Amino acid sequence: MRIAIAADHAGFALKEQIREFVAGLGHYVRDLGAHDESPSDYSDYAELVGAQLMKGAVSHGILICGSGIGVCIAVNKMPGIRAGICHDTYSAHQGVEHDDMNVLVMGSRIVGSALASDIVKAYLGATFDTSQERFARRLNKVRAIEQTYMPSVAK
Ligand SMILES: O=C(CO)[C@H](O)[C@H](O)[C@H](O)COP(=O)(O)O
Repeated sequence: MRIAIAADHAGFALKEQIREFVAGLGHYVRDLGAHDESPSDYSDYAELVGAQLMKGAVSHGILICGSGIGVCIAVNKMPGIRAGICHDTYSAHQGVEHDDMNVLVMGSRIVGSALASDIVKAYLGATFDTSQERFARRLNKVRAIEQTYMPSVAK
């Protein structure tokens, strides 16, 4: 799979570790920064990952900041992005299976590195469950909200 990953300064160290973990699973990983721990703004990195998804360059995104909240808020402003903060493995796979989550968000100040790797593995191993009509129906309603409130940009 093709995966974009990014973090602000607070998430930098965990991002480095997760990038290596994901590459070790055999995936292509596009690292969009940050490249060190100098202070930066989470919104810049959220936008970079969202843009990669929007243009179809990657199928999955991973974003990390201190709590996960900043990057999650920012990237969910972009059309077609469905990001969720996951600090447990159940949310990581269920968010894909039920909600077609396409960006996994974690807070480096919340999860340790071993749990973060397990969360990423659960996320990447999950697929949207197309056999359940209710999941498609709900996703279509989410898309309709986007069309209503972001009509000029939503696909
Ligand atoms: O965690 C966050 C908000 O929920 C942010 O995205 C940042 O990572 C955090 O605010 C950084 O904090 P700092 O005090 O500037 O290091």
